[in-house]
Amino acid sequence: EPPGLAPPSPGAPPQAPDLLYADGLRAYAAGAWAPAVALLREALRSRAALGRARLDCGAHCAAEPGVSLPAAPGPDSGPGAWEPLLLRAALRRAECLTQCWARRLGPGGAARLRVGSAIRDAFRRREPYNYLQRAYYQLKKLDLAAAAAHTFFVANPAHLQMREDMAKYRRMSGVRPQSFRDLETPPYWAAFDTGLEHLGRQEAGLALPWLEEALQESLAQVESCRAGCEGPEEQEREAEEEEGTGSQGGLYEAIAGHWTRVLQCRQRCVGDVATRPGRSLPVPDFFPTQLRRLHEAHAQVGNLSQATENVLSFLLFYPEDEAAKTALDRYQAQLGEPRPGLGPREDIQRFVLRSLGEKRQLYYAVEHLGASFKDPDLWTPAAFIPEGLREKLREDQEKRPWDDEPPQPKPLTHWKDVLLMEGVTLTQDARQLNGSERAVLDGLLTPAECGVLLQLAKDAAEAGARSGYRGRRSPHTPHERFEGLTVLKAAQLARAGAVGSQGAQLLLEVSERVRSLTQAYFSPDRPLHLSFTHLVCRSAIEGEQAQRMDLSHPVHADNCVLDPDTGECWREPPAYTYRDYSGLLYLNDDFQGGDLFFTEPNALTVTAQVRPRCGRLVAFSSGVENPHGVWAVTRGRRCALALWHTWAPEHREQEWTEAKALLRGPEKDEEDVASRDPGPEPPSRRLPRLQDKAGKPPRIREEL
Ligand SMILES: O=C(O)CCC(=O)C(=O)O
Ligand SMILES: [Fe+3]
Repeated sequence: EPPGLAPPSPGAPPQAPDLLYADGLRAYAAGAWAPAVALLREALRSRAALGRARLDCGAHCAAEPGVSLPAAPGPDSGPGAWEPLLLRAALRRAECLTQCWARRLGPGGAARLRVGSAIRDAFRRREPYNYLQRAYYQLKKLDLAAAAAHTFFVANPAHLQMREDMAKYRRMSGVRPQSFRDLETPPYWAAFDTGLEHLGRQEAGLALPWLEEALQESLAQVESCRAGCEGPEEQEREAEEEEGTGSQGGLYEAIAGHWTRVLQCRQRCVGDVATRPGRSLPVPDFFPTQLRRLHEAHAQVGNLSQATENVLSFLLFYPEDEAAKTALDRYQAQLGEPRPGLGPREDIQRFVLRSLGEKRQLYYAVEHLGASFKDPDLWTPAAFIPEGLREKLREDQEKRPWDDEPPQPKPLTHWKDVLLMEGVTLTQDARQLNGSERAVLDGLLTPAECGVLLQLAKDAAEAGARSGYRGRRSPHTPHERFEGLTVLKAAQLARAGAVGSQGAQLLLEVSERVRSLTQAYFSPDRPLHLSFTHLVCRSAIEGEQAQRMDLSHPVHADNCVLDPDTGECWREPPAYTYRDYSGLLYLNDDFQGGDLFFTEPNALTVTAQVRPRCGRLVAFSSGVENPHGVWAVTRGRRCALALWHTWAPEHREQEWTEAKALLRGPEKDEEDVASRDPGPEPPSRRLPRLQDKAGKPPRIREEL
């Protein structure tokens, strides 16, 4: 390890984040993984330290006596007397800030540590974590690699490469579910979600501490975002955006322009704080909503004075809200004698008054100075908005898309972790599917994994054809061909070299993935075992599709014999009575027809329908509550992994264990998965163009 690359001693003022980042990327590009990790981590640490220093110094200098405006004008009172007072105060504040920065970050702190906008965006997108995960991976620190990968993925859920990498990490033996943790998301989101989950389960008492924490922490986050608005970078950025406007004026025009930009930036903070990582839109009315939940929860557990404080705080945002006014009356009536000390929360009162003051100035600048302002709030009183703007703003707000509230609370707490870990989403629950135990989950497979399994099915079918076994007609319809492949057959074919072993291996892994999800979702307290796993493709036979009336798979239940006339289902042979849950994991959608559908037990009335696609799992209990069938496949080939799970260990699929043993072979052991696996791909080695905004290329640090 080159000597200069050791992380600086603790307590030493941090180096500029962008220099550290540039050095980190250079080390990364050279394959020097350990220095790359040290530098990238230091870059993250330095950026955080910078934010904290800005927050602390801002607060410190605002509070410093004598720095704020002296109360009374001096002897030179008269027209314009405020001018020297204002400017003197500004000078004093600037001095205080410079000194504070120097104390915290060394001489010239603020200037030395300014961060260019390209790098700021890279940090916002969590890019350092993409490099970190790969470097950790190379160092065989799989737990940290998975955490870095997860952290990046949370903010970039559409990043395909990382999706595939995540799938690889999940398969590695050194990675545990707990490894997938988010190192960046501020904890108020978790508190907020936990609070909502408790509310969803009618547990107001348990929800309260979480909701309170979420509110306080998200308010604190607003403060630290606002502190960033006074930095040099913010001005630089705003000036870039509004190039040419406003910068030509004299002293007061310049001050006004600068001040307007600070206010615009501060007002944007609420939207930033209300936006979940990886989402582009904020949760609407984030703060009023939290207050509403708080007052309702307090009222439910009988904390009437706190309910009153919170509803009064809500009313600061929406003074005319009928429901809130009614609730207030109710709380006051229940409280009995009037409580003089009872008012809105202080934190909210300060927040609202300050925001209104800023809006007033901004709208003034809009009307009279040609400034622009996109009000992020829905609650701004109409009286604050210049007449000419009101109509337009109302229209915009009606059209404005919002991030929806987080999905309804899941029935299980650890279910959320499973989802997060797998990058899987719950697309439809039982209610949306008009049933009791049904779910559609997406994202179980990456496109590449679907490709591998489709190839496996194809290779297996061709191997079958070579040995004289033509894809036979479907047992369910004369208009389709039907090929099935079990895990054991796949392993044997792989062993014989007829199909790739990667596909056979993946088949096993994926079936386990489905099993663990199904168990977590439907049967968290009782283990489920795979009882049968089958890769099935159904292909339309060309020229036999006109006016087809039949189904690809007639309506049936998976563990009983359905009698549509009576709606009864006999749980006896020849039905596979030990099947408890069914899963269908789809691999493709490039065919016609072939949707899965659920019916009433009369086998006629369709209650829900699901279009197959790569990585989509339909999971449901196997009994009479879930009669289902498949519409005719009229063109192309439809492939799916069908799996059945059982509670009965004696019906556990023996073939699965045999296939696993066959594939592992005698020579390979679990430990070297990481070295055999091709591993996550590195993020592009192309260095970001650091010099773009800074004006000159990053210098190589002399001390190296
Ligand atoms: O492939 C499908 O979508 C359903 C198949 C099915 O229900 C079965 O094999 O029991
Ligand atoms: Fe079925």
